[in-house]
Amino acid sequence: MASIVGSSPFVFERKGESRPLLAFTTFRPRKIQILAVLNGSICGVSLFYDKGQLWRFKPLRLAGSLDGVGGAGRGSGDALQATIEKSKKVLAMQRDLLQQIAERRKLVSSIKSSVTDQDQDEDFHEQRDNAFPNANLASSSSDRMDEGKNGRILSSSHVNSTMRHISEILPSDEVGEEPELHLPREEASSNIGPNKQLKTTDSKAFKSDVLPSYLSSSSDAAQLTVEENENLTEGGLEEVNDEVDDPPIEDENPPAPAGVNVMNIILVAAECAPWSKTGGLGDVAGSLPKALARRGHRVMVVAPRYADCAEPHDTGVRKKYKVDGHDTEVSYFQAYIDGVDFVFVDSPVFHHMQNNIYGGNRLDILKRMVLFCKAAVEVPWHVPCGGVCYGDGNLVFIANDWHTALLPVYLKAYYRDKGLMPFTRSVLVIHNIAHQGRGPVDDFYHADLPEHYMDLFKLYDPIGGDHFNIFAAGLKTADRVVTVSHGYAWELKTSEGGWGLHGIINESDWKLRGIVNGIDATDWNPQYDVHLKSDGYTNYSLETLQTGKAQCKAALQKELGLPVRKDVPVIGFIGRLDHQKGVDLIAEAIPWMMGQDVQLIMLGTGRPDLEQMLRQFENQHRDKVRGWVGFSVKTAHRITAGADILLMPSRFEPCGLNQLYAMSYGTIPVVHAVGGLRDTVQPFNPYEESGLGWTFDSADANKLIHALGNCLLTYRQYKKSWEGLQRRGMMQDLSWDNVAQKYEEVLLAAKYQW
Ligand SMILES: Nc1ncnc2c1ncn2[C@@H]1O[C@H](COP(=O)(O)OP(=O)(O)O[C@H]2O[C@H](CO)[C@@H](O)[C@H](O)[C@H]2O)[C@@H](O)[C@H]1O
Repeated sequence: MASIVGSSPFVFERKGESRPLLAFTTFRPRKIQILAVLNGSICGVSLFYDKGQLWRFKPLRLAGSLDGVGGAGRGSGDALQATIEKSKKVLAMQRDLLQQIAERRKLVSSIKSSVTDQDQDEDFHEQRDNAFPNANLASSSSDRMDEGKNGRILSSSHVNSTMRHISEILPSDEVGEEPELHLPREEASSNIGPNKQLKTTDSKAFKSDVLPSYLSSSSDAAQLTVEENENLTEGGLEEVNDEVDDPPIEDENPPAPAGVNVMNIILVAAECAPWSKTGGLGDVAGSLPKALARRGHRVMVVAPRYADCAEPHDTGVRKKYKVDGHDTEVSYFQAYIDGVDFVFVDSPVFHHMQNNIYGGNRLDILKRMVLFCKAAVEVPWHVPCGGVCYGDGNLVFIANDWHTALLPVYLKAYYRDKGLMPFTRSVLVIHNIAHQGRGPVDDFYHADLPEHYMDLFKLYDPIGGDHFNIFAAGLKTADRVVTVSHGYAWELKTSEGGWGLHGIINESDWKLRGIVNGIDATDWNPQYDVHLKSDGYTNYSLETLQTGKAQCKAALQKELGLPVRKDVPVIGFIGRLDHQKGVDLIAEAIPWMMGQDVQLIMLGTGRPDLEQMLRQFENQHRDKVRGWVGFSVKTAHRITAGADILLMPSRFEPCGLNQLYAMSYGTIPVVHAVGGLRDTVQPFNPYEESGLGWTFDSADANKLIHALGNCLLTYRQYKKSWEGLQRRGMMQDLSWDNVAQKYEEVLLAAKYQW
């Protein structure tokens, strides 16, 4: 008995009955085994399913019983039969329920069709799908499972919700007593994730979150499971899935935890805040995983260890990987923070690179990333977190940008092609397509891959001819691709926005989804911001906006040596100084700006000529301009809080985080309407008092001046409108929690993709 139950992730009891034990022994992508002890004997079923449908049910022959004698006896066979009978009753009731839901669905779709014109952009079909994820309820099963084409998946919250409905309409004697859970602590940590350990104290929450819905919400888990099986050939389960998709109350609730969809997730990135950051990727790698962990997943981040830092400890694990024919040893450091395992790959090649992460020559960085990706893909095998390795089942990697685009390729070439890691998937996130890991074709040999992989990397470029392109190979190999806004997802498919990869992206359209980034609600929150606690700054909220923000503005002016004046609008810019961020457009607009009564504060590093330009602005206009050349997280926070306006004239912007931070601090964005900026900054409409900022529609200094002019006019003359803009910006829910739910949908789609 111990050997049977010992392997099971879930064990629960039913009190006061002659069937004291049910063990959910295996839960694999296509097979579930359930053992029940009925009248002292062990009986069991294997449920086989594919593409979301149960299609075969097989009684298990078992060589054990509670008292250790014989196999599944006659008594248990009878009991199983009785269970099947009972299940049929449940099915009948379930059908009634489905009818009711169908009625509601019609009502909901008619409401939806009347509001669809509120959807921002017809082109961004996925955005619509997010708002009404289950609009196409009548789709066939094959449509439903073809998630790449329509971006839909069956969310656990919907299943759970339906199961709640089912239990509501079941007579109490059918519902029966809720089974109690006994989850072995060790198994919870290895199979479910760190968050779940906490939930074992709350068995109810645990049941609904962790058990498959058909086990968690029904009166008798076995009943419902068997019942589903009975209808496999009739498409019974399919009908259930179709109908449960869209309970109208769902939209009002916060995202439900992942429930049955809990996965092991490993996000791999070249930078991760707060340990390493050159830009937005670091922010995302530091925040998204925490939100995924809050949804119940077991989540790890893998990043290079650039510097010695306090939290991570040496795990003692040492491995060697070949880079350019040489064995290179890495060690792994680990820290568990906010529900996430942060694992750092340590090697001398990463040391002291925190301020120069992408520095060195082309081959230096290529070799660093080869080593990093080779080491990262094996982390789930070698690095125990909380004593237990993640393992490669139920695992999805999230790779980010070209630096880690080799990971999906290694996963395929080294493992999946050889029948290893068969249940591991990879998702590649595009934060910026402009950087691709390009080089001459011969760079391929540094990647250490079989010759036939060459074609994945080889790309023809009208300027450079055939070349080696890491992003191209990653995009082709990853199971799913995400980019960081809907607008950018669209732009990537154009020849202007795809930077030579638009052909591949168009071919991969079925697996591409745009998901707008979130912001870290603790780090970037004026109420808690640690950088606003000294030097005259202050934390503030919606309630204390006017006084708090005014105090931050005065503190910023004072700190930077600008005249401390309440009435002068302070315009901020924060970002990498390069072509993308449109700093040259600001330069063109400077003469006009300096003719206005404004203060301009710019913070950035990057191209030396642009850095020089910043210094020059300051020297020429000392009473109005500060050009801070450098990377200072503290100053970035303080500008965001103290400025009235944030300028983002980016030529292209996949998502952009600074405008999101600005809005949540009551700072009004003036942006070029591209990519994520267009998605997130709805233009101010003075007639309706709606919108969040000002936008201009081409990367042209005159357009910037026009938009900024209107913004300044409103600041000076329409105080109420200004305050309305601030308040609307601050009241948005920009948190990662909503975003994480969308990522989860993509990860799930990858998981069930074969
Ligand atoms: N000199 C400086 N000192 C201190 N902090 C500084 C700084 N310069 C920039 N930062 C910070 O770096 C981050 C930059 O965020 P962006 O979204 O603008 O990033 P970036 O273009 O690097 O990232 C890419 O990835 C992100 C994440 O997906 C996308 O939002 C974006 O569009 C895409 O170009 C912000 O946190 C900002 O405050």
